[in-house]
Amino acid sequence: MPKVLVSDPIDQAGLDILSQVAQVDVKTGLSNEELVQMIPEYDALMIRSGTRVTQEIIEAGNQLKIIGRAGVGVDNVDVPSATRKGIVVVNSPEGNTIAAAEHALAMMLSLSRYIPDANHSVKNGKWDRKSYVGAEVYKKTLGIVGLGKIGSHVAAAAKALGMKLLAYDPFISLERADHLGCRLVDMDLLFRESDYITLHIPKTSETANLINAEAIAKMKPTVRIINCARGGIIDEAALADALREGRIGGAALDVYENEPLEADSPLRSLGKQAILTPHLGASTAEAQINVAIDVAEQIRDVLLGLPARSAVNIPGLYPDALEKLRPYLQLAENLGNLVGQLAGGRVELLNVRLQGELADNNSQPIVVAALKGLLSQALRERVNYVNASIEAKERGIRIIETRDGSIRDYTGSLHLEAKGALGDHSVTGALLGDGEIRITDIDEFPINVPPTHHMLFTRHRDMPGIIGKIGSLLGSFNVNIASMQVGRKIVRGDAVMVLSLDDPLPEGILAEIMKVPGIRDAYTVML
Ligand SMILES: NC(=O)C1=CN([C@@H]2O[C@H](COP(=O)(O)OP(=O)(O)OC[C@H]3O[C@@H](n4cnc5c(N)ncnc54)[C@H](O)[C@@H]3O)[C@@H](O)[C@H]2O)C=CC1
Ligand SMILES: O=C(O)C(=O)COP(=O)(O)O
Repeated sequence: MPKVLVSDPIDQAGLDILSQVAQVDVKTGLSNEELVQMIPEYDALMIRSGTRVTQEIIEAGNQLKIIGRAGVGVDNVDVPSATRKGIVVVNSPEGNTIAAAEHALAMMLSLSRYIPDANHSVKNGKWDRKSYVGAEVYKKTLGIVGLGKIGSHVAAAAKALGMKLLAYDPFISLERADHLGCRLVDMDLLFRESDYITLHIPKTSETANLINAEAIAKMKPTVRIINCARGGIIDEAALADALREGRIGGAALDVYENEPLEADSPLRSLGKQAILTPHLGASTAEAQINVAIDVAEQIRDVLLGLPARSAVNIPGLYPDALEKLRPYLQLAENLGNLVGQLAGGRVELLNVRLQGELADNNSQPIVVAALKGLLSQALRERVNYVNASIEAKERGIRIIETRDGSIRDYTGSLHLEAKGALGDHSVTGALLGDGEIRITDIDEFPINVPPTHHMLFTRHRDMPGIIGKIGSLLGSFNVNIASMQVGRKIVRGDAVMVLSLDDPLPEGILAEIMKVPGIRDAYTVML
C-alpha cells in the first residue's frame, strides 16, 4: 500500500479519501531535518502553507510521486526541484477563493471601523466611542492588484458596496476588467488614486517587495492597504515605518514574510491602524473541506496511475481538456515508445502531427506523452509527464508540432516522425470507437494492429512464402503469435510485417529471421 505523509492540518474529508488507497500518516510541526529523514518512505506529501518543501526534502524523496498543496499558493514548494525529479505538484486553484476574498473584505471593513480594537476595548471594560470614528467605503476607490479568482470576487462584492474600482493586472484583458466594473490602470496610477489597496497576486520574483518605501511614497496619506495574498509582497519594515509616521492610513495583514510572524516584529506594536491575522484567509470550514477533497482526490488519482487535474508543473493539462484527451495520451505514449525504438535511439528530432479531430485539441499534453514514451527506453520509470519535456530538452531533441484536421481516416489520429541513430522513421496510430488503440501506419506502410508488449517488425520484399517461413521459425522457438499483419504499397514491392507476440523473442532469433530470403531488416519492440 502506498504511504502518504500529511504534514499540515487537513480536513478529515481529505484524509478519508486518501485512506481508501494509502496508509495515511498525519505528522504536523515537523522540522526540515525531520522531513528529510522521514520522506524516503513516502509516495505522497500533502501540505498547506505551514510546511516548506525544500530542495533537500525533494532530493530525499526517492519514492515521492506527488506533492499536494491543499490551497492555492505553491510558493512554499521548490517546484523546479520537484519538476526535475519528476514529482507532480498539485494544488486546489478554486477551493478557497471565496474564503480568501471574504477575509480581504472583512479586513477592509474592520480596518475602516477599527472593529478589532473597539471590541478589545469593550471587553476590557471601557465604553470609548470617540476613539473609533471610522470611514465609509461607499464611493471610495479600491485598487485591486491581481484580478484573478480572488481579486474578481473582491471586485464584485466591493462594487455592491458602492466602491469605485481600479485594477492592475498585466495578464488580464480590458474586456474582463470592464465586465467586472474595474478600470484597468497602471500600477502607479493605482497607487496614487486608491483609498484602499488590496493585493491578490501570487508571490513571485516579480511581486516580491512590490509594496516598498518607494511605492508607499506614491500613495495617499489616508490609504489603507490589505494583504491577504502573500508575505514578502510588502516590505514589512517600510510599511511599519509608514504606519507609525502616519504616512498611510492603515494596513490589514493576513500573511507575512516569515510565518509565524516574529515575536519582535515591528508590526506587532502598531496601534488601531493595523490589523494582523495569523494567515486565516483560507480558514473557513467550507474552504478546508473543498481544498482537502480537491487535493486528496488528485493524490489518490496519481497513486492509482491516473493524471492529476490541477498539476502546476505539467504543462497544459487542464481538467476538461484532460478528460477528452486521456485516451489519446496512451496512444501518444505507445507511438512515442515505438517510433523511438524504430529510430534506434539518439533521437534528435520528433515531429508530432495531430490529425483529424485531434487537431482541434491542445497539443501540449500529447507532445509530453509522446516524449514520455520516446524517452522511456532510456530512462524507464524515471521519465514521467512532469519531467519528460525537461529531459527531452536536455537531450537536445527538437520538437516540431503540426496539425492536419483534413485527415479523416479515423476520428482522430496521431502521426510521429523521429530522426535517430537508424535514420527517419514514422508511425501513425488512432483510436477506434471503443477506445482501442490501433497502429495504422509504420514507415508509410498501412497496417492495422493493436500495440502489444512484445512486437516484431520486418522490412521485406513482398513475395510468396515469406510469411509462412517467419511463422514456422517463431514456432520452432516456441513463440506464440497473437496477430500478424502485412502492409505494402505495391504488389511484390517493399513490405512491412508486424507481429504481436505473446512471448518475448529469445536471443538469436533475429539473426535467424535476417537469413530468410527477402527479409531486409527485422527488429523487436517492447511497448
Ligand atoms: N491568505 C490566504 O490564506 C490565501 C492566500 N492566497 C493567495 O492569493 C493569491 C491569488 O490567488 P488567486 O486569485 O486564486 O490566483 P489567480 O491565479 O486566480 O490570480 C492571480 C492574479 O494575479 C495576476 N498577477 C500575476 N502576477 C502579477 C503581477 N506581477 N502584477 C499584477 N498582477 C499579477 C495574474 O494575472 C492573476 O490574474 C495566491 O497566489 C495566494 O498566494 C490564496 C488563497 C488563500
Ligand atoms: O491557499 C493559499 O494560498 C493559502 O495561503 C492558504 O494557506 P493555508 O492552507 O491556510 O495554510
